[in-house]
Amino acid sequence: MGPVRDANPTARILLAERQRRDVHVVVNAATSADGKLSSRRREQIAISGPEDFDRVDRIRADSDAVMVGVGTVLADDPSLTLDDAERRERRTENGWSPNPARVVADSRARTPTDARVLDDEATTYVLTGADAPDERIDALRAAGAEIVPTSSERVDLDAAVEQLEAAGIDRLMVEGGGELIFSLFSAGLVDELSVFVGSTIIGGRDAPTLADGEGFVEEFPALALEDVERLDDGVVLTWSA
Ligand SMILES: NC(=O)C1=CN([C@@H]2O[C@H](COP(=O)(O)OP(=O)(O)OC[C@H]3O[C@@H](n4cnc5c(N)ncnc54)[C@H](OP(=O)(O)O)[C@@H]3O)[C@@H](O)[C@H]2O)C=CC1
Ligand SMILES: Nc1nc(O)c(N)c(N[C@@H]2O[C@H](COP(=O)(O)O)[C@@H](O)[C@H]2O)n1
Repeated sequence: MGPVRDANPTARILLAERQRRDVHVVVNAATSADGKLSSRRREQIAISGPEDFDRVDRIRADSDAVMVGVGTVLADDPSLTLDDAERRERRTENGWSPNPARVVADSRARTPTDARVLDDEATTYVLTGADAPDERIDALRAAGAEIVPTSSERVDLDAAVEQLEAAGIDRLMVEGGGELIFSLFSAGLVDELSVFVGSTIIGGRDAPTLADGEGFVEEFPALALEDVERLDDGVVLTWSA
């Protein structure tokens, strides 16, 4: 624990809370040099180059599940599966599923039933809130989703992570977007953050950033810088939280 975090009582409380849970949460994303995840159009932008996408694939391969918010599903329609066939084979040899499971934080069950995260490549958990319409939940179940209900209006991430842990998920990778990442920090659930910072400027006050949500105003989660690595035309920064 670094000196800044030692001096921060909030961080100590968050650490103490986190020690009660065994799920290791790794957040990984790519930002432009000015901290944006995408443009104001919220379309998928390849900020990472081939080396970084390979690093992302490696983290996915080492994870039990890969999580995004429904905003990312609606914007990007990601598959969240492994690109590298050898990594899938290695997982199978180890007795794991070929791809990690997928997790979508989706309070109102808005994930489209034809979304790629609901294909047959992996188990998909959809975390829902108290107001998710029954017909949407039924439709997602029919499309193959495992529903993880929580009792607050927006997904209660702490309760959801506990249920994921009960389902055997010990290493959870989170890819974004900014709304979900902020909430995870707010809930004290993040153990590790790695960010590929690419050499481009996206700009735009309405473009998503690494951590959006309401933002912190007084007590800011403190991180400890663990590693700095040049990759593609950018840099990967890794912190423990
Ligand atoms: N460059 C990169 O590495 C990445 C870029 N992106 C980009 O980010 C953008 C999408 O990000 P963003 O719009 O922030 O969407 P998110 O993927 O963060 O999803 C946000 C939505 O998740 C739902 N949600 C459910 N529970 C919670 C919770 N407890 N806290 C927060 N959100 C919750 C909310 O919808 P509801 O209330 O309906 O549940 C919310 O609107 C896209 O442009 C995408 O391309 C995304 C990932 C990585
Ligand atoms: N690490 C990273 N670098 C970028 O440049 C990105 N645009 C993203 N986006 C994330 O990757 C998901 C796409 O996944 P699939 O290739 O479809 O499996 C996308 O939804 C974002 O979460 N990430």
